[in-house]
Amino acid sequence: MVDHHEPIISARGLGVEFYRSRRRRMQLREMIFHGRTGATRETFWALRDVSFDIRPGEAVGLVGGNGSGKSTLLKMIAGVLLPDEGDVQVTGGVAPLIELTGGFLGELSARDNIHLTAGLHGLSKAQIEERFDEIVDFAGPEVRAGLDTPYRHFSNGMKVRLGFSVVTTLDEPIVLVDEVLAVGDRGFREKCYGRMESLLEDGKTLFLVSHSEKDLRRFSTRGLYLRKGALTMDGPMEDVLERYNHDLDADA
Ligand SMILES: Nc1ncnc2c1ncn2[C@@H]1O[C@H](COP(=O)(O)OP(=O)(O)OP(=O)(O)O)[C@@H](O)[C@H]1O
Repeated sequence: MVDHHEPIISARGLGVEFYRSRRRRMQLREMIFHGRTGATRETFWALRDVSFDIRPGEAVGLVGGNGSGKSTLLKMIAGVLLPDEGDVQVTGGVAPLIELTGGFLGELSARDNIHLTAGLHGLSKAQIEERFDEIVDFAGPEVRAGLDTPYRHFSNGMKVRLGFSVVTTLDEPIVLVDEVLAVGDRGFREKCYGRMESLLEDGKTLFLVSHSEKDLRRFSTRGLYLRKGALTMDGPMEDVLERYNHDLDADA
């Protein structure tokens, strides 16, 4: 039984620090006395001091300019990146579509990738067999025709079709979708919208990263606004978009 009062995702003081390599001109003295290579490494915080609680069934949209830390935050929720500061507790399985590749392996065929991913997310062989055709049907005829080709030969659109289809067929309670809807063609996008609506009806927790206000309004009631790695606002989607647009106009 899902407890709707306890958070399913809880982030406290999250911080991620990355290296930014910067080449600079070497001083002759450094070359002679220190043998340096000329590359210095400085760090920056891609996210800092980010705290929030998400309850089961919430539909959250992540808003923010390029490089503001949205994908980094999703990677921490998915558990593929560890924070350097703070802590994130996730009390439920996560189905992430956070990179074009969807975590699929390029050398394996699409067919093997479906089996592998579904198996890693806890579906039994029988369940995978049962859902296989539905997954491929949803992904479309181009994907069906390429089922036995290595995944790396897929076009970006085909990768997203397959990734979205697999990820939304898993039984995980949390679904992360990072800016992938923009890659599919219009026909596929419409199908994705329908699928996302049924995920929400099923009570799943949805995190959506998008630069499309229309998509954010349609699929999220709550907005988190990241600005240069800081959580600047957490509130109703409509208010968050208003603030984000206000800041964009002010920065222009
Ligand atoms: N592995 C990494 N090493 C170094 N820097 C990184 C790494 N991953 C991300 N970054 C940097 O961290 C910052 C935040 O990146 P992130 O991808 O989270 O932004 P975003 O908000 O998703 O942006 P966009 O809207 O452009 O997709 C950027 O400056 C990015 O260059």
